[in-house]
Amino acid sequence: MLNKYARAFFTRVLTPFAAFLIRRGVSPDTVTLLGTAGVVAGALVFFPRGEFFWGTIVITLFVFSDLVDGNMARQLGRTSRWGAFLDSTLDRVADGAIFGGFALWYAGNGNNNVLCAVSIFCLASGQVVSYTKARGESIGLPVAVNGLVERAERLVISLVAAGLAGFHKFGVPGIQILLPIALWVVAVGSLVTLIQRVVTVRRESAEAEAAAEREKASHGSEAAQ
Ligand SMILES: CCCCCCCC/C=C\CCCCCCCC(=O)OC[C@H](COP(=O)(O)O[C@@H]1[C@H](O)[C@H](OP(=O)(O)O)[C@@H](O)[C@H](O)[C@H]1O)OC(=O)CCCCCCC/C=C\CCCCCCCC
Ligand SMILES: Nc1ccn([C@@H]2O[C@H](COP(=O)(O)O)[C@@H](O)[C@H]2O)c(=O)n1
Ligand SMILES: [Mg+2]
Ligand SMILES: [Mg+2]
Repeated sequence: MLNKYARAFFTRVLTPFAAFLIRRGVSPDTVTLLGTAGVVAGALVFFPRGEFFWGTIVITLFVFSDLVDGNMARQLGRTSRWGAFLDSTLDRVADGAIFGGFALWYAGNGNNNVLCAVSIFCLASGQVVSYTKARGESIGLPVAVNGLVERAERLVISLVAAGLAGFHKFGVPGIQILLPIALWVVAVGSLVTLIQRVVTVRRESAEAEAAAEREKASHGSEAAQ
């Protein structure tokens, strides 16, 4: 949903910044790499120590690079298969660090095995959700579904909650409950999305096999005439 409705807005807002980076001779791949490095550092330095406010600020500063890199490539007329591969692969690295950071907190001083398991579930299910689309497309299917909770939703829900939960350290009572709620929402939403995508791939696969059978049968009858 965010990918559909918010992308146009962020494209407008970030286009001048992408143009500025191009003028400074920065390449889209550099933005992809530095953005991921910033997200990974923010997540793994701050989240395992329970510093959710500062972790979220650092991650937010870098995560928008994922919208800037493609924007730069399009302005340059240099979108490439390599760029698409690098972008998607490093998305998985960044997501692993964010949910891994939550899991490390709950496994350590956060001291909550259930929330550690929920964080690991968010990490794994998010990766599998993305894989279903990549694998489906690689076997020639359209995978014409996005589902309830795509990457943008996973990030916005968990980062907004983590950022607000971080105010607990500044004396706001009770607000830290937002992070567990968000993790449960992302976990359930990712499971629903996974089911939506698997069901779509199964239907599209059956339709493709049936179309191939019909094609074979029509060629067979043409040959017999
Ligand atoms: C004062 C402090 C208060 C603290 C409160 C917290 C405030 C900050 C909190 C959160 C900000 C989070 C922003 C998250 C932005 C996410 C942007 C992003 O990277 O989206 C990526 C997404 C997908 O891009 P791609 O097409 O490159 O990736 C594809 C995707 O990964 C597919 O995965 P799948 O969906 O299938 O699982 C892969 O299959 C595919 O391979 C891959 O290519 O981009 C979008 O969806 C575009 C829309 C982005 C919408 C962003 C909305 C941001 C909303 C709120 C921002 C609030 C900012 C506040 C800043 C405050 C700073 C102090
Ligand atoms: N280093 C890069 C990064 C991205 N691309 C191209 O942009 C597409 C992704 O667009 P986003 O707005 O989601 O970043 C990607 O599929 C590539 O075509 C690139 O060429 N080089
Ligand atoms: Mg990108
Ligand atoms: Mg990306």
